[in-house]
Amino acid sequence: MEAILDALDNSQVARPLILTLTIYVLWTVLFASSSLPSDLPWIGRDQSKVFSSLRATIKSVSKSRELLAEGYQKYSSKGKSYIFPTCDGPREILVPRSSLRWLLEQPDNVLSAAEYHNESLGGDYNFLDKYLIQDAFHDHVIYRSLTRNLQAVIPEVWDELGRTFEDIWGTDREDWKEVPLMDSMMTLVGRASNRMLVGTPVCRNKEYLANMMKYTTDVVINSAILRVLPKFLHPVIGRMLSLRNQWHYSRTAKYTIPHIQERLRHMERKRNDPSYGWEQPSDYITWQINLAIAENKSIEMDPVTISRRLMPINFAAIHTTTITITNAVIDILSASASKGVLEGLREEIEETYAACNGVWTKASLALLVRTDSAIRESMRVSNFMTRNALRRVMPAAGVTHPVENWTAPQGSYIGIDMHSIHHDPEIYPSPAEYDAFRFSRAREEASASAGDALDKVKKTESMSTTSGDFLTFSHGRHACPGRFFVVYELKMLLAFMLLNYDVQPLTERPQNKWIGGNIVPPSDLSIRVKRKA
Ligand code: HEM
Repeated sequence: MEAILDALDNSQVARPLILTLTIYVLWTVLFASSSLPSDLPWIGRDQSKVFSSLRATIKSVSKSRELLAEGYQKYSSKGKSYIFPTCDGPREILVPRSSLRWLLEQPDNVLSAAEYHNESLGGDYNFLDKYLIQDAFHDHVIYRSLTRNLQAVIPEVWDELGRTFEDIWGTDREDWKEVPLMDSMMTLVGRASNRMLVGTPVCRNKEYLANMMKYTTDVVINSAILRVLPKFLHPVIGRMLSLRNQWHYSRTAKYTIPHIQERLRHMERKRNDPSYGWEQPSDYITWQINLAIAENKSIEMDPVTISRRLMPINFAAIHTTTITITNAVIDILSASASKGVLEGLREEIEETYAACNGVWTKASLALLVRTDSAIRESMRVSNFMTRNALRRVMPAAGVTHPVENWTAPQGSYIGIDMHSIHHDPEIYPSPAEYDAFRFSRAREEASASAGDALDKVKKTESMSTTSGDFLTFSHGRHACPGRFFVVYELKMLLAFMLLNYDVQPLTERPQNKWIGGNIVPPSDLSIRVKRKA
């Protein structure tokens, strides 16, 4: 146990996870009965031993990497499903790539993404009020409004990134400065995302941001604890844990509620008098109010409701994007000098920035194909989730796989092993290698010859494109709707960094840590930066 704790040091999730695992283990041994299909093989379970399922579960705490590799080789790659003994929640049925389409095409009342998210994130306790998650109007706002308003959001995010870089990395052109990478990325992503969500001045209010970040971390920790506790303890422990979330929310609401009230007043005046001299900002708050009016949902115009909906959206946006860009920067800085990754990116960014006269638009950002590839490749090789597209079985009679014929019971989870697909040599040659321009090479070649070839490559190889082979944003109708924003946000972040700072490469890539079934980059890594002369 000590060895595991050592290995998991630095993680805010690890220690509570280990403690609650002990309770879970007792719970599993004493009370829980497995109703998973008996005709499905398990990975990591040796049935000749006592407590074989329990042993497999414990194994997955420190051996998820090996178990997934074995499961892929023995079953997934042969078109078969198997049971993965997840250590931080119910065991999962992982289907092969050939069943992904079936998995994604099931209606929500058969295989539910929302119910999986709700259960695995402790939705009844973590998001302030069950109502907010049961009727996820904030997801609806993101689906309806974010992508169509990207053009307006781009200059705002660029401005916020520039200010944030200067605040945290400084403007010293003489001396190198050591900066904590993950913290820097968290602040950049937090401010840039909140410029899109709440606008100025709240997006850069230190108390607001600090509490929003703490809230998103609360959700990660609390949901890890709840996932391993038996359900009957949730009403008590869940409520206790949620006190911290409520506290952090109240520190954000202190700023958001007056801000939203003011927005509502301006918007109402503008509706009544179009000549009123006020420009409507394009941000989440405005989108939610406009959608609430259009759909006649007065509750969604209530400042308290809006301020609360900002919490799950921040949760969806902050950690995912922070870990993604932290990994991308590490991968780029650790790439061998002979590959010319930094130079290749700088060249592309400088030329494109000059050609668009320093004004980023959707069109000019689309020209950053190497940058796009460098991030997408990092999302492939340094993915932080290992399984994805997880769904909860809804019908009381369970759900039957159409080819393999097993039946998964109500309440069980079905998903796919994304990590092994991303590391399959038949799909990605030299899969363990970070080949920054893997996806842009073909695009650059096609753009030289232009025509149909370019269109084809453009569609398949860009960062926001999901497929059965690239699953970081998942795939199908529930694929992350924030991804189109993320593409621009992260390209601009790298562009600002490389246009304005010299950054020292890393001599070797620091290893990411496997924590159960997740893989996290080092949180204590610092890099050396200097403002360009
Ligand atoms: C690099 C950053 C991000 C990654 C890797 C990511 C990944 C994901 C994944 C894997 C899902 C689950 C899809 C499924 O269950 O099939 C998801 C869902 C979602 N994401 Fe993201 N996400 C990111 C950033 C964002 C941002 C910035 C936003 C909002 C501004 C956002 C909003 C959402 C929403 C609303 C859903 C729920 C979609 C649904 O259930 O239909 N995400 N994301």
